[in-house]
Amino acid sequence: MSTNSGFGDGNTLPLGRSSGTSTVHRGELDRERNVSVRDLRKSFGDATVMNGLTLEFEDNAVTTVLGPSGTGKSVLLKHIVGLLEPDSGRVDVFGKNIWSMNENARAEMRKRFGVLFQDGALFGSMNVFDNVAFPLRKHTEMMEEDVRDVVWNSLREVGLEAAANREPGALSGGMRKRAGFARALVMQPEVVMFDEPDSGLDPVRTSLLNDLILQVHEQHQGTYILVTHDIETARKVSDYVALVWQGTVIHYGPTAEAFESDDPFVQQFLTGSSAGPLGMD
Ligand SMILES: Nc1ncnc2c1ncn2[C@@H]1O[C@H](COP(=O)(O)OP(=O)(O)OP(=O)(O)O)[C@@H](O)[C@H]1O
Repeated sequence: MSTNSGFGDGNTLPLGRSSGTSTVHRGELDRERNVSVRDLRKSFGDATVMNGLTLEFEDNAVTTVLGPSGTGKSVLLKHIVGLLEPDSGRVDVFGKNIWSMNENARAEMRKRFGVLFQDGALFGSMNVFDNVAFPLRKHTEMMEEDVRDVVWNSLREVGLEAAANREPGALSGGMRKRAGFARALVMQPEVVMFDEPDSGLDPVRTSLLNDLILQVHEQHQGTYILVTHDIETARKVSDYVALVWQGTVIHYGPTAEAFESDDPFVQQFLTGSSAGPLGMD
């Protein structure tokens, strides 16, 4: 089992989705990252969910968190955004331990995050335009004219201009996710987290959403953290793959390396095989 939740031993690392063409140098990796999780432990009653999880997310890269159901992926995201407090260990965001801040500082920190929940988490009573405008109207002093410019840009980016006046109930699942993505982007977040963006989408819409994620990341950069069960999504959009099992990271590294790994855990998970060390528990 490989347990490299940091980086390999070489001086340079391949970067860039499965093609891996460019490199980052060791010196650049030693600085404080936007999101780092160290020895995170969390139990709910008798059930240990985070069991010493350590993971330093690479800035300006897309990292996919994969792992069997119930293994703690969503719990990890909730810790990163400060919705859950660790029993022990720490979550540092933008260089600060988020549980050494007061609630106001945590709320400020969250403004630098964009979070895309499974269903887009849109307000049912507001049309798409107002949903996307909501964070700007709530969290900034921006003039309404400027809000409108930002929202139209964001809707254009996700291809939803024509649906601006529709309410979420009148959208398809894929459109709801794109609307949620547009709303996650309007505050120009430095960290964007996606909890199963592909859930409930057919393969074509999943693929289109993946293209959109890549396109937007290419343009805006940022630390993207994506939880998914879809191996093809991981292969297509990620620079790095983290494989979580039983509350720890059992593999972390560049995407191509994960898909070429001969580690039996990694292989079994990435091929979806029933034969191998991973069982039902
Ligand atoms: N607030 C909570 N109280 C009690 N148990 C919880 C709570 N949140 C999560 N859990 C438990 O923690 C475990 C991990 O849940 P989590 O949702 O993180 O799994 P996951 O890896 O995201 O699963 P899936 O891939 O199926 O979505 C589950 O057993 C879940 O029941």
